[in-house]
Amino acid sequence: MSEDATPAIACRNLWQVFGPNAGAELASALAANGGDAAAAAAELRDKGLIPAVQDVGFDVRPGELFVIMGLSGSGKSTLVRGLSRLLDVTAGDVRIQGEDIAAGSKARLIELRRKKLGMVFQHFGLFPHMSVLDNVAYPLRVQGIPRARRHAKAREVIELVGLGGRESAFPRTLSGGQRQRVGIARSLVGDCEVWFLDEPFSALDPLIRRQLQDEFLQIRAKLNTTIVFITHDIAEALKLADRIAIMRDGEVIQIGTPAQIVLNPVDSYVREFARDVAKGRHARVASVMKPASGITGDGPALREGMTLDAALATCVAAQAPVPVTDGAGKIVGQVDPADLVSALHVDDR
Ligand SMILES: Nc1ncnc2c1ncn2[C@@H]1O[C@H](COP(=O)(O)OP(=O)(O)OP(=O)(O)O)[C@@H](O)[C@H]1O
Repeated sequence: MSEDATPAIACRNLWQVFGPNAGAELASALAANGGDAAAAAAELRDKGLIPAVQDVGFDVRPGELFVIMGLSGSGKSTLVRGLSRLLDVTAGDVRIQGEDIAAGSKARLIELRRKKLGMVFQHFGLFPHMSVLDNVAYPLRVQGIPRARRHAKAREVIELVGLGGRESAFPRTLSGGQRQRVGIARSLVGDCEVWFLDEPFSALDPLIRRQLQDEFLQIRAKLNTTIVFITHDIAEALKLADRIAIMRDGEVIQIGTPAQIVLNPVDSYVREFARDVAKGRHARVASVMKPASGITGDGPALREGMTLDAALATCVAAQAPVPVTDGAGKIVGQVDPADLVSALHVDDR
């Protein structure tokens, strides 16, 4: 993607304050504090209001998988509801593919939701009396798409999420992981361009969760969708994200690639998240190396015997595979920085 492409999502100075007269209270707190967001938020809290999202701004690039991570209550869900306009934010600007979503009519918003935005939540919200096929096809039915066409499309996405053959099953006969796959298929059936997922795997046991994360990455590779994914699980964030935004008490306190977050945590809060992630001191580059495929020796290079931590530090800025050399300087393989990060932070949990 070129740097100057219109962001898939752009938000600026976004605030969501819960409490009476939130808009007026926010404006007066900002004015009283010379525009200082942290001071204004503190004042609002003192008055008993809840600044759930506090002066948040970032761009999500087209096709990016952007993870929002933070502890329970840090404001992740509220932020995503603001981005998708499931709620009208107290202040700030949100643009989806350049379009100001607060400025549009209700009809335009409904159209956006149907045609561009997909959503998946932790609780699957399936219709118990409908089969898998009808659940998945439901958004197309709402759009008035004829039965044969909507079923054909639904079968396609059911296949994509690995549920082929279960089309006529009812939700109660499915496992939690299977139900979540149905939820994912349903949100994909409309060919959304911007896909919001709010803790979609949190209710699942760890093994199924990891399996779904792997499948999710495979699905993602087949789509051309921008994804905003919420989680409170650092391992999940590091495994999935192109970039991670870390939230604390309504604020986004750091945005970076998984490697940047792990190597350069902005403060002790972020460091704490990455604390129990320590395989890197022991495992060696050879464990994540793939055969060299035409890679040259320009730029940074790793050595086979390096620890994963040292390797990560060497290729923190690398966007492409990095060559691995033996003691004599001969290229013996290559390492994809993404594999390095995921080996470090997921496989040993
Ligand atoms: N409708 C509401 N009215 C009042 N306060 C709310 C409302 N919705 C959320 N909050 C508050 O806003 C803050 C952020 O909540 P939010 O649900 O966005 O956090 P979260 O990071 O998504 O948490 P979790 O991981 O537990 O879902 C919390 O203090 C919450 O109590």
